[in-house]
Amino acid sequence: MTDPQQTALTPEHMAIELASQPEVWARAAALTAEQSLMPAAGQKVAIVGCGTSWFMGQAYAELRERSGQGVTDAYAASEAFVDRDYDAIIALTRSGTTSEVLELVRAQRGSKRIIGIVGDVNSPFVDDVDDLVKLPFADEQSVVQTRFATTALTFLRASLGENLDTAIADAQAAVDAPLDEELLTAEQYTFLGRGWTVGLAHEAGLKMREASQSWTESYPAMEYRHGPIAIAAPGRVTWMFGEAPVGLAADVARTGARFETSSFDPLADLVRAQRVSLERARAKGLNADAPRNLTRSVILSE
Ligand SMILES: O=P(O)(O)OC[C@H]1O[C@](O)(CO)[C@@H](O)[C@@H]1O
Repeated sequence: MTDPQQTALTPEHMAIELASQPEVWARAAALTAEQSLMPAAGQKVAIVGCGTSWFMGQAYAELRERSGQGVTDAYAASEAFVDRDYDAIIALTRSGTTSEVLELVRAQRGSKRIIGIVGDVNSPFVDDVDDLVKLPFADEQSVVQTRFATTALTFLRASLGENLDTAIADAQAAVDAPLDEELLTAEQYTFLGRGWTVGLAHEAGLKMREASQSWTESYPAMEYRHGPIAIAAPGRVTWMFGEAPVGLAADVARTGARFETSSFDPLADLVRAQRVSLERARAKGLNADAPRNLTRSVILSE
């Protein structure tokens, strides 16, 4: 029987939003006035969000701290130690209605500078922050986030002084690249990252679960051989975002699993994982825009 939740939305917003990423990233990378709202170098920063937004925060935290701009910690909004001596909190939310994010910013307002990054500029969140970066051109109709998350991270990378031209060109190549049958039909996927790409690995795993109900796992790459490699087997995929640690590809090959990686900017490689999620949803007859048990914004009551 067809699940009404799975057929409620047409057309396929995820497909359209996913394919628009190169163009939308370019817009975000050009927001120089908004970049100046971000915390100054040397400031101690916490970035918070839920689900996808938390994982983008993890990527940013690593990039900012590693670039020498100051201590930067990423937290799930529900588990955030923001009472520490942070100079600023960055709250990342597409909807601006996610309950844990709203609770956190309302509790912290007045004690620390709060910078919001939001997709829905009509949400209540916009009045709860001190400074606001608006990304309405990246907002989405699909419940499953693709371009808002990656566009926010593109904006954050640009704010750290990164040139995103290669990432944007790679994203277009990732949108256009053929995906082979073996990659689309694997039994299981483990996503790995190092440094800032650990957040991308967690996001790829979440995307695949949300959109296509697939079995996925995700880890920092150096943790993988401390147990999780036991899952690797023929017909399964181990997917590394960015440069792999020495010996990892050979260790995975010995298990019979496919070792997947690319020379694309890792954020562009995430676009390929989004496409695999979409194709697997299609193959299972699922509407990727409307995942089982998930809403566009998760609003929890006490
Ligand atoms: O960015 P927002 O709107 O706070 O929402 C985050 C939510 O988005 C999702 O990607 C889809 O609902 C979930 O990961 C998460 O609960």
